[in-house]
Amino acid sequence: MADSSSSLLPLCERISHKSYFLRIVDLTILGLLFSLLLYRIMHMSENDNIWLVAFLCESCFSFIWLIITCIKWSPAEDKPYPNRLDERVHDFPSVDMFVPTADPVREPPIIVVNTVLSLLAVNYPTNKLACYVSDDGCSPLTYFSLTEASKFAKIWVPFCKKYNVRVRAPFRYFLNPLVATDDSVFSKDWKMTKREYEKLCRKIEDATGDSHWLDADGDFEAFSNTKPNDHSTIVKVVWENKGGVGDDKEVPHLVYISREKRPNYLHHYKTGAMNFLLRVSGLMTNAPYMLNVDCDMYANEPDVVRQAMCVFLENSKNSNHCAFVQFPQEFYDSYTNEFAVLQSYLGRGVAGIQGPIYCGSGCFHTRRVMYGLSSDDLEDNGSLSSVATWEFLDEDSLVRKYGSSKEMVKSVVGALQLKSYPQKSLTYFIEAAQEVGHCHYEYQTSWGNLGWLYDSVAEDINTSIGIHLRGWTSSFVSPDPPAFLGSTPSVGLEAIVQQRRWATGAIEVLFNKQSPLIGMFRGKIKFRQRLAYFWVLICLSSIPELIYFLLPAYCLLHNSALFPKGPCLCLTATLVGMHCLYSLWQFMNLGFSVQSWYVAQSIWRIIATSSWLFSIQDIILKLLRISKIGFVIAKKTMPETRSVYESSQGEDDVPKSDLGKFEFDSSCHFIPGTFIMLVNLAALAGFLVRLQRSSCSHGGGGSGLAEACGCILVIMLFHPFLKGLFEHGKYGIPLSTLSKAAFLTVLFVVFSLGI
Ligand SMILES: O=c1ccn([C@@H]2O[C@H](COP(=O)(O)OP(=O)(O)O[C@H]3O[C@H](CO)[C@@H](O)[C@H](O)[C@H]3O)[C@@H](O)[C@H]2O)c(=O)[nH]1
Ligand SMILES: [Mn+2]
Repeated sequence: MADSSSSLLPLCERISHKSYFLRIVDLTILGLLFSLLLYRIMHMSENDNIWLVAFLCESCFSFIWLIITCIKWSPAEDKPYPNRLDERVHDFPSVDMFVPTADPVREPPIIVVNTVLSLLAVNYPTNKLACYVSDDGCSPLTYFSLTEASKFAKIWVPFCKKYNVRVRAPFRYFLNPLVATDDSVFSKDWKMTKREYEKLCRKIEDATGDSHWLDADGDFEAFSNTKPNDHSTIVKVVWENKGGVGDDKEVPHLVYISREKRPNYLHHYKTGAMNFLLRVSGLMTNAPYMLNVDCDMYANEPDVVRQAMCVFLENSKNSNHCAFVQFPQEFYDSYTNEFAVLQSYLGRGVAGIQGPIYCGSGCFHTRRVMYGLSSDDLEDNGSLSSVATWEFLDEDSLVRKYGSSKEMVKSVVGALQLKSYPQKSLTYFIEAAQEVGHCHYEYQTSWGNLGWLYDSVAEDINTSIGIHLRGWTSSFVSPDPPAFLGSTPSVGLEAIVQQRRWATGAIEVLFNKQSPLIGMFRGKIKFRQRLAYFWVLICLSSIPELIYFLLPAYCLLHNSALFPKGPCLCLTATLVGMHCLYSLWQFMNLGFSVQSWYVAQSIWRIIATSSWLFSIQDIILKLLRISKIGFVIAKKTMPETRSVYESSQGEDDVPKSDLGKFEFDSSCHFIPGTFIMLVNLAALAGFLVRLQRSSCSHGGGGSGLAEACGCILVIMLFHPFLKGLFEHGKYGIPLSTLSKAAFLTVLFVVFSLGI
C-alpha cells in the first residue's frame, strides 16, 4: 500500500478554479433578477393577472439562479499524478470493474466488447483486475461475443502494453490507418492485430440473427428456453487469470453474469444489476475498489485506474474520507456540447463543496462505503471504530443486512475489515454466486438501502445522496483527453426520452426517504451540497418555462404588457443580453463554437418543454398508482463498423449536413415545441397585420414591440421546430403532430384574444 513517507510529492492535488470575476457576473445577474421581481411587485396593481404570472415564473428562475450561484461559488477538481504512483506504492489495491448491459439490440455486443477490451487493457497490474459483465438481456449472443473477445484479448492486451497504445478500444484505435514507420515488427503486429479484430467483428456479426451455433455448443445450454425476463441465474467465468503475477502478457479475469428474473418479481433495472455485480464480485475477488461504466463507455485513458488510485491512496493518509472518484461523462458521437459545459461549470462547482454527484458511469467506488459504512464508522487509520464493529459485524445483523449466503457474509466481513482476500479459483464460487442472484435473495434484507439504492430510475443521484448524507466526500477528476467516452442518442426522440427518464428519476428521488427536501436537517451533508441536489430538480421548472414561452404571444394578442415600460425595459434587456453573453463565453472558453452554443440553448429549451414536462406526468401517474416507471434503454451506436475494417473513414460516412440535425416523428413529445412555435408565429403575424385588439381595456396595454421581440427570441430558441415545419422525412414535423399543435394554437389564440 501507500508509502507513508511525507517527503515524497503528493499523489494528487486539489486545484481551485475560484474566480472573482465569475462570482461578480453571477451576482450581477442575480441582482438584476431580484430588481426585476421588485419592479413587478411595485407595479402589480397597475397591471392585469398576466403580470402576476410573469412574476411567479421569474421567481422560479431567480431561485434556480440563486442555487446555481451557490453551487458554482468555489469550483475545484483533483489532479492526480499517476507517474508518482510506482515509487510510492508497492502493492496496488485490487479493482473490480463492472459493465452492465441489458439489450443486445439497442446495445450491440460489439460495443460492449470494445468497452470490455478497453478495460482489460488498462495500465494496471493484471492480477489486480477483474471485469464483470452483467447481462440483463440474458443473451447468448452477448455471452458468445465475450468468449470470442477474451480470445482476442490475449492478442490485444499485450499489443496495447507493448506499444503503449493510447486508445485501447479497438474500434477507435483502428479508425486511424497505420502510420508509416520504420519499425517493421510494429507494422507486422499492427496488421495481425487488426486482422484478428476484423475476424472478431465478423464472428459477432455472423452470430447475430443466426442461432444454430447455440445448439451446437454445450456451453450455451444455460441459455436454452430462457427469456430476458424469465430465466434462472447464469454465472460463467469467461476467462480466469490463473496464478497471474501481473505481467503485461496476462489478461485479467472476465466473468459473465445474468441474475435470475421472473415476471412477477421487481428487478430494479440497472440498480438491481449493480447490486448483483457487487455481490458476485464480493464473492469472487472482493476488491476494495470498484469501477463502474455503462456498456458503451470505453476507457479512453489507459492510466485511468492509476489516476483514481492516486486520489484514494492520497486521501487515505489524511482523514478526508473519499467515497468515490467520478470522471465526467463525455461522448464520441455528440454534436451538441451542453453536457460538457454543464459538467465543466456546475460539476466542478459541486466538486468544490463536498464532492461531485455520482453520475452512473465512469466512477470508482469504495466497496466498504457501498456496504453502508458512514464516514464516522472509521478511525483515523481507516479501521472500523468499535461502535461500527459492533453494529456491522454482529452475525445476526450481517444476515439481516446482506442476506443468508454464508460465503457472502464472509466476504462482507473481509471487505469491511479490509482483510486481504484468500485467493481461490473463481469457479469455486459459482454456486454461491448463483445463490445471491436469486430473485428472492434480497427479500427482507437491506439491499436497495445499501449498495446501489432502489426506488428511482436515476439510481446514480439516489445512491449519491445516500453516500453524501453519510458524511463521505467524493472527488472529481477531469483529465484531458477524457478518461471515458461513450455514445449518446442523436438529437431527437431518443435524446428526449432519455432526458425524460433522468428527470423522472430525479423527481423520484425527491419522494424517497433520502430526499434532500425531507430530512432537511438530517445527515452529515453540507448545506450547499444539499442545494446542489435541489438543482437536479430543475426539471420541475418545465412548467414555468412553458408558460413563459407563451407569455409574449399571449400579451401581444391580448394587448397587455409583459415587460417593464420606458427606461426600466433596459433591466430586462440587460438581463437577457448578459445571460446570453455569459453562456456564450462559457462555451467559447471551453473551445466550442458560437453555433454549438446556439444549438445547445435550443436543445435545453426543447428538453425543458418536452422531456421535463412529461416526467412530471410520469410522476403524477406513479403517485396515483396508475402506471409504473420503466427504464427505456438508450440506443447505442458506433461509427459504422463496416468502415472500421473497410474504409477507416469513420464519421465521414455520414453527410456532414445531417450531423446534429433534429429528427422528428409522431411522438407526443414534439407537440409542446410545435405548439410553442405556432403560437409565437401566430402572434407575430397578428402583430404585423395589426390584428391586435385596439382597445386597451385589459390593463396596461403595451406598444407590443418588446413583446414582439420576446416572440422572436422564443422562435429563435425553438428554431429546430421552425426548420421542421419546412423539412420532409425524418427531419420534418409529421402532419399528425402539426395538426394537434395547430388545434391547440387555435384554442390559445381564441383564449388570448378573449373572443
Ligand atoms: O434494466 C437495465 C437497464 C439498463 N441497464 C444498463 O444501464 C446502463 C445505462 O443505461 P443507458 O440506457 O445507457 O442509460 P443512460 O441514460 O445513457 O445512462 C445514464 O443514466 C442512467 C440513469 O438513468 C445511469 O444509470 C447511467 O449510468 C448514466 O450513464 C447501460 O449499460 C445498460 O445496459 C441494465 O443493466 N439493466
Ligand atoms: Mn448511455
